[in-house]
Amino acid sequence: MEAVRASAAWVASRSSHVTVDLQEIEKVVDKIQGNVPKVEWDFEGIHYFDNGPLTVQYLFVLDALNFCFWPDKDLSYDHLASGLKLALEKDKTALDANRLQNYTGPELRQLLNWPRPLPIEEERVRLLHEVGLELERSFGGEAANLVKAAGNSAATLIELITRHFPGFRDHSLYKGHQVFLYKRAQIFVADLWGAFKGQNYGEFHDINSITIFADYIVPAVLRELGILKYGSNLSCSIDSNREIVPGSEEEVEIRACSIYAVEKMRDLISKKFGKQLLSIDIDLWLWSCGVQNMALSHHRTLSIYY
Ligand SMILES: Nc1nc2c(c(CN[C@H]3C=C[C@H](O)[C@@H]3O)cn2[C@@H]2O[C@H](COP(=O)(O)O)[C@@H](O)[C@H]2O)c(=O)[nH]1
Repeated sequence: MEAVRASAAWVASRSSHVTVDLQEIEKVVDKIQGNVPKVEWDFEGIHYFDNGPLTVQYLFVLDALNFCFWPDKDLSYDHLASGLKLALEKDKTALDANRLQNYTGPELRQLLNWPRPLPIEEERVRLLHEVGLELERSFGGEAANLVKAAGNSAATLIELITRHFPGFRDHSLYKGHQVFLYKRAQIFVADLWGAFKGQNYGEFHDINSITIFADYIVPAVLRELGILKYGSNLSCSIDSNREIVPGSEEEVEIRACSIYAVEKMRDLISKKFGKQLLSIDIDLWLWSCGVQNMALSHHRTLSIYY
């Protein structure tokens, strides 16, 4: 996504709370000799997959709700992915567009087999309704039709998603400029690509245009690697689990600098080792390292975007 890449670079060039350390990027690239460890999509074995349109519906609903797990220390992305999978296996109509429009908070909890209110539950329910309503209105109720309408272009699919579904418009303002981060829209494309192995609903001729998905795990891994450096106030807030205000300079810098740093890493691997990597592959490697490191402290922002 050119808009994501360009606005992330714009923020990184003016950033004051977060710095991208280019020398550390070079050290990491040299250490791995340009070979990013290959991590299989669904390495956890938690996602629904039947090689057809229901998988697309599942992934779209999954990514509509793929945000903010940390306020409940026992909840993680795995619960969402496997909860929706089990729900679909029990009832193939559970994610039909007309059903999505009617879920209540307690019903969503029941669907996910989660015993207490989910973080920002009212927003999760509202976003489910939005997805159901717009799928029905513009795409015959099926996320598969949304994907078909993009004609195998990742950039077009992201444009369609953000045009039709306001909940996916992951924008921010930074020093008066609009910054595009599009975490959940991009991750949906990556999930299609990974699940369908670049075929069928997962075939995109411009998959290399996707950046990493600026969540709260990847920045923490980049910081641990020494690639992102935080100023002392920000470091202190993160290490003491103080919340970072959504839309604050700190929050936008953390997310944008993460995107920028990985794009720099990708460029350097290409220049030094002649390898053309996808940001998606670097993301999955970094993210999988992050979720396996329980001691990692990450920034905490209440947000529907990630
Ligand atoms: N950058 C990036 N962020 C990702 C994912 C994924 C899952 N991707 C699936 C695709 C294939 C794999 O097999 C994965 O299962 C979730 N997240 C984010 O992490 C956070 C959740 O963390 P915790 O609270 O510890 O569960 C939350 O912001 C969530 O939105 C990713 O791939 N990249």
